Formats: sequence, structure tokens, C-alpha cells
Amino acid sequence: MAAEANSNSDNLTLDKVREALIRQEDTIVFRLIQRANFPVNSPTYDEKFASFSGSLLQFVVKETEALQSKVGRYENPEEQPFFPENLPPSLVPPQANPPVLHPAAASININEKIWDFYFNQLLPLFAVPGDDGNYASTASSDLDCLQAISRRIHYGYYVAEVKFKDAPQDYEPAIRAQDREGLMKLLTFEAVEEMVKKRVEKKAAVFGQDVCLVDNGNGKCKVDPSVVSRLYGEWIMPLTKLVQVEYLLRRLD
Ligand SMILES: O=C(O)C(=O)C[C@]1(C(=O)O)C=C[C@@H](O)C=C1
Repeated sequence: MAAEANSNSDNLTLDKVREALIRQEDTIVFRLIQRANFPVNSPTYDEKFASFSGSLLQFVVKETEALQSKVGRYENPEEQPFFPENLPPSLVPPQANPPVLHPAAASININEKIWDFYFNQLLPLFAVPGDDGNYASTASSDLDCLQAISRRIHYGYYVAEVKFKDAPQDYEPAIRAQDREGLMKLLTFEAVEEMVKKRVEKKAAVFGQDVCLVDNGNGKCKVDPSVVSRLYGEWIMPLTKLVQVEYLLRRLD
């Protein structure tokens, strides 16, 4: 699927890119809810599972990415693989749309950081301890979450591109000076970040309700809304900004 906002560079506005980010919030919240249906299921992550050379999770991710690569998933710049080594080429014809992004985008993949925070910090906050034996479903649900989060974070390319195009006079001096801090300040909008955190918290509260015919459910959410707010505040938005800075640093190459 092509990026919602990338079919034509004239269509690329900050409002449109932000709308795409808002739509992706729904996907992320629903996928977390889906993963929360299973307990942690730690054998999924054992270094060696049955006859596989690594964990069951690694096997599912690598095999899924190989198939998705053949059908063109990674032809979209915001879709980045977690195991980019030795991926088979796409078998589908390339899209006719002219590229919107600077080619530097292709060299920015921060999935290692995403993998690390997802498994080491986030998952224990929303999956209950325990083992119900559903390891294959657990692994594919983890991959669904990882891909939605990764796509959202790498969408930073488009945010950065549109900000640069809107005000090259502001960005060019910081890019020429390779001034990371200066770029970070230019692209940060604290009021927007506060709004995002509040909105995703509310989405988690609304989407995560038990819907009953006789009353309004038990009031308990399937994923703690404050965890979703933390996910955005501590990881998703800082990493989206990191992608923006990395992209802008290379924007004049
Ligand atoms: O909306 C923007 O301007 C963005 O850069 C996106 C985003 C985000 O990740 O949601 C990141 C940095 C800004 O401080 C605000 C929000």
C-alpha cells in the first residue's frame, strides 16, 4: 500500500501527514488490544525453539518478511524490515508515482531500537504474566504491533520532508552545520505532542471497552490507556523525531 500522503509531492502538506499519523493511532491501539488477548507466553522468545535456529518469534518475523518482500511491501519507504539481511527482491512491478522523499530515507532504519523497547519495556506493561501455549498467534500478533509502530515511526520521513519544503530557509543552516539539537528544536511542537498523548489515551479507553447489551461493561480497559500514552510519549514520538533528524541531516546530500 502506498503511503497515504505520498502519491504526489504537491499533495504533501503537514495537515495531511498529521491526518495519516492520526489514522495509524487506531491501528496501533487495536493491535495492542489484540496482543493483550494473550499472556506474555515467554517460550515464544526462547533463544532456540524446537528445531529452529533461533526463537519462534524470529522465525515468524523472518519468514513473514521474506514473503512480504516478494509482494512489494518494502518498496514503500515507510515500511522497514526488522531483518533486512538477505531479503528476496520484490516480484511486483514498481509503482509509477514519482518519489516524494530524498533517497536518504532508504538508509534510515531504526527498527533495532523499536524491537528493543517493544520487548524489553513495553510488552511487560500490557501483557499479563503467564503461558497459554498460543505461541504462533503470539508471535504474529507481536509482528502486527511491531510493524504498525515501525511504520508510524518511519513516517517521520514525510513529516520531515514537508517541514523542510515549507521552510527551507529555517532548516538549511542547521542541516549545513549538521546541528542535531537545532534541528530537533525546529521540528518539535510540544503542544501537538500533548494532544497526541491525550488522544491516544482516550482511544485506548474507548476501543478497549467491553461492549455489552445489558449495561456498559465492567469499566475495565483491555489495555491500560496510560500505557498507550506512555508508549507515545516515551518511545513513538521521540523515535519519530529521531527519524526526522536523521533524514534532515542527509536532506541536502
Ligand atoms: O506533527 C508533527 O509536527 C510531528 O513532527 C509529529 C510528532 C509526532 O510524532 O506525533 C513529532 C514531533 C512533534 O513535536 C509533534 C508530533
